Amino acid sequence: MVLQRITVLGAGSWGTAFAKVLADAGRDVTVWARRPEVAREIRDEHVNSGYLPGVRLPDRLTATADPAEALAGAEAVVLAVPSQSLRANLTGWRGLLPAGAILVSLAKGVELGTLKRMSEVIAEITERPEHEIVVVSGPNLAREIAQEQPAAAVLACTDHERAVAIQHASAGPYFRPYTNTDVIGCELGGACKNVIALSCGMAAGMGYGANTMATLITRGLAEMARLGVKLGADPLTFAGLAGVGDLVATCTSPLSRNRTFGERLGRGETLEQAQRATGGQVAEGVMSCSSIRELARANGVDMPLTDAMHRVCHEGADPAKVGAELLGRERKHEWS
Ligand SMILES: NC(=O)C1=CN([C@@H]2O[C@H](COP(=O)(O)OP(=O)(O)OC[C@H]3O[C@@H](n4cnc5c(N)ncnc54)[C@H](OP(=O)(O)O)[C@@H]3O)[C@@H](O)[C@H]2O)C=CC1
Ligand SMILES: O=C(CO)COP(=O)(O)O
Repeated sequence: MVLQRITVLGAGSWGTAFAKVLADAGRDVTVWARRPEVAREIRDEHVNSGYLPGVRLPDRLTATADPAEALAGAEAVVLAVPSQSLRANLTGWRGLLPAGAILVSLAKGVELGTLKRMSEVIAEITERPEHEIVVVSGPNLAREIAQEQPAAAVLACTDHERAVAIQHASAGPYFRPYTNTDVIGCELGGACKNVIALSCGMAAGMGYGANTMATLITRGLAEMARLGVKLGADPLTFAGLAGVGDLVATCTSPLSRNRTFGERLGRGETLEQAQRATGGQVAEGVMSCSSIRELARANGVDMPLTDAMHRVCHEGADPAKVGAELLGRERKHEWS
């Protein structure tokens, strides 16, 4: 399967950076931007100054604010809008999706209310089987990739051929995609690490150092793997790019919006203050801490860090008090 014409729906940081990856790999790429001025800037000036200032976009990448124009003739369609808006956006685009186009999900979240992973939402709205959907995950901070810093990603699809098609379409000198068939593990890894990154940011905001970060990353990995295995994921996935890889990148980088958001909360800012400072960019963990907590509870899985982040973000709990409660939990074996 050789793909040439690819559409990216969403012109935020990762949508634009992934469009650049595809164009640099030789694909003809059209980006849909919600705001016409963003589409015009990408198309005419080859920049997206709001999301990726200073990055020149390839000439073969174009953009439009008209979804019908963006989708005409697409052989693959990359969905690059925030998780909680995917259902509404996709419902509007459903009738425009070319038959047979591979659907690719960049979003890292779990839907509030339905508790569905993004590929489940896509399958439901488009009435396509899940094996037609490829999930992109891994340590992929958009700005670094847009600057062509080397990185690897994982492309997960139960149909290996479709994952390989996207692998061929995106592989290049600075982007190395691996395939995987564990969609559940890759999606849960991507969603859960945002919540753990919030906790790491919060700890940093409270002045804590490397031991605390390593503890949160490791115990975060333990709780996401517990949930994943309960829901049918391969435990090995959490040792890979979509697990520990993405956790390390997101929990330690000042470029991460989730980590930065948590840092603000740790310094004493309210949720509203932190949201204003994030300037409209999405910190998925703020919503996903609630949906993942619900998912864990529904499946009898213990996720104390996720629960703690929900309480800080949505119940007004004090980060210091929540931290003390985590340390005071009943003592147990590392793997129980
Ligand atoms: N940024 C990154 O480094 C990475 C992000 N991801 C994931 O990719 C997904 C997309 O992220 P990213 O591109 O970074 O997001 P951004 O916040 O940077 O951009 C979101 C994009 O979606 C558009 N959009 C369309 N509908 C909505 C809506 N209802 N509400 C908000 N925005 C909307 C925005 O338009 P407008 O500009 O008009 O608001 C914007 O183009 C997320 O799930 C994220 O977790 C995954 C890997 C890396
Ligand atoms: O998913 C990401 C890196 O892999 C991006 O993380 P943030 O959304 O926290 O910036």
